[in-house]
Order: sequence, then C-alpha cells, then structure tokens
Amino acid sequence: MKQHVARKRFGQNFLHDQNVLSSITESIDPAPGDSMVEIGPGLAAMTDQLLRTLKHMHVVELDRDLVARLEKAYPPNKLTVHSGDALKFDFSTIPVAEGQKLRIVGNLPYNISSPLLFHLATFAPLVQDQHFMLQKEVVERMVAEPGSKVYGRLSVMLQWRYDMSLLFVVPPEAFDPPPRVDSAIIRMIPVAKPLECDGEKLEAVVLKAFSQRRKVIRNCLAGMFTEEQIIAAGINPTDRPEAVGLAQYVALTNLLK
Ligand SMILES: C[S@@+](CC[C@H](N)C(=O)[O-])C[C@H]1O[C@@H](n2cnc3c(N)ncnc32)[C@H](O)[C@@H]1O
Repeated sequence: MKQHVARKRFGQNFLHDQNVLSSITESIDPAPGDSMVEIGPGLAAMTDQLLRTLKHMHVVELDRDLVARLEKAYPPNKLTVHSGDALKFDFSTIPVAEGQKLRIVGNLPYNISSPLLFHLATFAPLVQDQHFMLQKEVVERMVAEPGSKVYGRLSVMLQWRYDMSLLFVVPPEAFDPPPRVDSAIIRMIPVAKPLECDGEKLEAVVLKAFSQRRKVIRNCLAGMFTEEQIIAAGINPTDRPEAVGLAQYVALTNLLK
C-alpha cells in the first residue's frame, strides 16, 4: 500500500513504539465481547493490538484516505469504520450488547481535545470507561485539584462527570512524526451519580469564574451572584477561583433560578 504522509491539519502523530502500545493495551485490558470504539485510528497501530483480543470494534476516522485503508485492511465483521468527524459523531448509535456499556479509546488529535472531551461528556451515561492519549499538559489540567495553578474549567467540568487518573507519560519519540510536547494516557470513568446540577449553568458559572483567574471570586462573579450567595454556597468571597472546589461550584450554580 502507498505510504501515508501524516497530515498536520488532522493532528496526525502516529504511535510506533511497541512498548507504549503494549502498555496502553494492558491499561485498557480489553475482553473479547467488549463494545469498543476508537476515535482516530489512523494507521491502526492501537486498533491492531486491540483486535487481537476483541471480536469486533468500531472506529471513527475523519481522514478519508485512512478510512479507505482501514476498510481494505479489515473485514466488516471485524471492524466497522465510521467515516466522519468525532466532534459530530453520535456515539449513542453504536450498538452495545445487553448489559454492557461503551468503552471509548483513542490517541486523540490534540488540536480538538477540549471540544471533543466536552462532546463525549454528553454521552457519559452510556459509557463504561474512556482511555485517551492526550497532551500531558491537558491531562494535568483535567486531573488538577483545587489550589493547583492548572486547576480550571476543564478540571471542574470533567471532574463533575468523571473519576480520572493519569496512568503514564509518553515521550515525543514514541510517535512519527514526534509532537512538540509530552503526552499522557488518562483513564476516565463516568461517575455513577454526578452531583445534581444543570450542566449548562455550571459551565456558564465556571467560565465566568475562571475568566479572570487573578481576581477574587466575588469580583469574578459580580453581576451573577451577590456576596451573600457566594457565602451561602460555602465559598470565601475573597478566595481566588482556583481555590473553589467542584461541590462549591455546584452549590453556587444551584442558587441560580
Ligand atoms: C494523533 S493521530 C493518532 C492515530 C493512531 N490512533 C495512532 O495512535 O497512531 C489522530 C488521528 O485522529 C484522526 N482525526 C483527526 N481529527 C479527527 C476528527 N475530528 N474525528 C475523527 N478522527 C480525527 C486523524 O486523522 C488521526 O488518524
């Protein structure tokens, strides 16, 4: 087959390090009957590993040249290829066996990681777990605790929906071409009962709170909440937004009409 030239606009950095591929597969720990979907299979480095165990899997790929290669390389009873944009893909259309939930994996295109994570969050109730390769700095923001410099919107919104852990770091040399940054593998497990809250309102509150990180929370949220409301939500009005925990943001959001 003709050699594929990596396309920058599709965030294509192909994994070629066998040790890293084995560690990812071990972390995912696939079982033959799992309902699994991979986002951005590329040249199928991970797909190939996973299909050694899985009876069948789904992939979503944007690059049509890669879609054609995948369709040629695997029979449809082994691989279902969805040609299109994962940002618009309706993950609820993937058939899942009785009593199962969806397992989502991928070495994600870093240029769309935040919108993709937010898109996927809308399917969280249908999902068993997600294992992703992402830019290390993004993973650190996702798992950051209050008080950390990198704690922000991504941390609060995703921690509301998922229990997350950084599994291991992957250096640029594991890819071809190598990205300019370190990468990391994250495991995301949807929380069974997210704290009761309207997601869109929480997003609006968190966006406003973190839009001026250096100000105190009372000033960041001026016009949206009074000082009394901030205190009622258990927040010290002179704290900075990065000192405020998820439960407090939820309590505050629930004061909105
Ligand atoms: C970082 S590469 C990873 C490729 C392969 N999984 C690997 O590990 O070698 C990202 C992959 O996502 C694909 N991709 C980029 N944007 C996408 C999108 N919006 N929806 C689906 N796939 C996308 C790229 O074409 C590429 O195959």
